[in-house]
Amino acid sequence: MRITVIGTGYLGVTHAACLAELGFEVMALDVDTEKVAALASGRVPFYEPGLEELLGEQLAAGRLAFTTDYEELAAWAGPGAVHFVCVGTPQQRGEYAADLTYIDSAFDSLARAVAPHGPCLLVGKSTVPVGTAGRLATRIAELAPEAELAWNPEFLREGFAVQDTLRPDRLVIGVRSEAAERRLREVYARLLAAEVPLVVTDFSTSELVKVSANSFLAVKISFINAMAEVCEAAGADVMQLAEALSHDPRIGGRYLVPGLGFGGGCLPKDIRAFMARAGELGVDQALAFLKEVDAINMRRRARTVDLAREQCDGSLLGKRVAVWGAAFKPNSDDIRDSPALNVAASIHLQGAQVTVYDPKATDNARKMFPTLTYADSALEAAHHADVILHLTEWQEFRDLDPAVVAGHVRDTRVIDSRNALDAAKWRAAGWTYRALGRP
Ligand SMILES: NC(=O)c1ccc[n+]([C@@H]2O[C@H](COP(=O)([O-])OP(=O)(O)OC[C@H]3O[C@@H](n4cnc5c(N)ncnc54)[C@H](O)[C@@H]3O)[C@@H](O)[C@H]2O)c1
Ligand SMILES: O=c1ccn([C@@H]2O[C@H](COP(=O)(O)OP(=O)(O)O[C@H]3O[C@H](CO)[C@@H](O)[C@H](O)[C@H]3O)[C@@H](O)[C@H]2O)c(=O)[nH]1
Repeated sequence: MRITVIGTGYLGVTHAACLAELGFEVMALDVDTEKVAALASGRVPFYEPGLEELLGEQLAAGRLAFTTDYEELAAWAGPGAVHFVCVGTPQQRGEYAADLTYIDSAFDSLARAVAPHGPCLLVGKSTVPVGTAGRLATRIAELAPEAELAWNPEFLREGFAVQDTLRPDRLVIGVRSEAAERRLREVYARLLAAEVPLVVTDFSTSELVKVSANSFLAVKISFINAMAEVCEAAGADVMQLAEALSHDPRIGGRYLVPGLGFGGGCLPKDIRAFMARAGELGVDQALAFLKEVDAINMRRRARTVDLAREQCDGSLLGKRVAVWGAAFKPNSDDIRDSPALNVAASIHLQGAQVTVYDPKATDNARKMFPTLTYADSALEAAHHADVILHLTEWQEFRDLDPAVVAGHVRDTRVIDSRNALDAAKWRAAGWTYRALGRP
């Protein structure tokens, strides 16, 4: 069986390389010619641990190829192929709803290209509003009557993309026929043999599983950040509170780390698109709580800016601020809706000179926020700083010796918005250590 993957972003490249690793012949396509050229030469144009090595192995084994041409891809794949669509579904500019232009265009191009090549299975992996698959199935039936659609949402986390793809918590497939289910069982045979749970359902449920999973994760993070707000007001310690909660197996400790909150290309836009879709379905009240989840999350960014101002004696004007971290989370260079850069930009707007350092995301950050200053190391960013903001919890920052850092700054003040530095160690080295939700 030949497999193709449409869209070679964070999700698509990982999916293509992992399917090749599972033994399939795979061809991946993107409309971005530079991205395709980089991938074909063995370079992943973003940072994802282990992915470039896997890509190199699969290219060398001859199991993986890249193209920008839908006709070439469809002819190569032939009848009986499985085509996965992994293109972006970002938030619409100025709206909560998802922008479906890329997914509509990708399915249109794919359906037209596969139509002359006999029966095949088209599989959506992108995160979409409930109802999208049903709408696309009608369109595909017009353009490529022998092609069938299935939906197979993806749950990988950036930073763990390869391991999450090869050893997922579960597989979810939305299908309309036993033939489509059988085909996807063949694709995932090795994972199923390893007892990965499989949920076989309809289109709508499969679409909803994805957005409800991300909503639940967002709820957990905002819950603990709401507790952090209360802890700040009451003089309590949210880290100890979270630890105590985590011992209750009904609650658990994962996604309960308080701090600057969630960002990235998924959680923020997915809960907003979910609210927009619920509105269209006439059940906006059911998801009204997600608005509060979003608001709690955004208040953590504002609180960090306020704390920085407080630490700078009430005004950021003319102050030198070191920002450690630009990616939305460690082990990634993704800066989509990055809380760290959001805070850095706000502080810059209040008149501070902001110097940002991130181990992997500096190039991306520089393109998006060219007016900020960028450093090549954490210590260079800290040079003559009035305050250091720790905004993305890379291991590199935890490993720094606060006594050494103290030799570079103007004032020994640090704000640990990720609650990830060793507070006792920094205080022992003479620093004024402040964190969100802790005394
Ligand atoms: N990033 C993740 O960790 C992750 C995890 C699970 C699900 N998802 C979902 O997967 C989808 C893709 O996310 P991503 O992070 O990989 O996005 P991305 O922006 O990194 O990649 C999307 C790719 O699609 C390409 N593309 C756009 N239109 C196209 C077309 N018509 N034909 C071919 N290629 C086209 C773009 O050039 C880009 O390379 C989204 O719906 C997202 O919500 C992402
Ligand atoms: O306790 C926590 C856990 C996470 N975060 C933040 O939450 C965001 C999201 O983190 P994570 O879930 O690890 O990253 P993503 O790669 O965005 O993955 C999420 O979004 C993907 C795209 O939909 C899904 O596939 C994944 O299952 C889902 O975890 C990041 O900004 C983290 O800093 C916290 O603030 N506290």
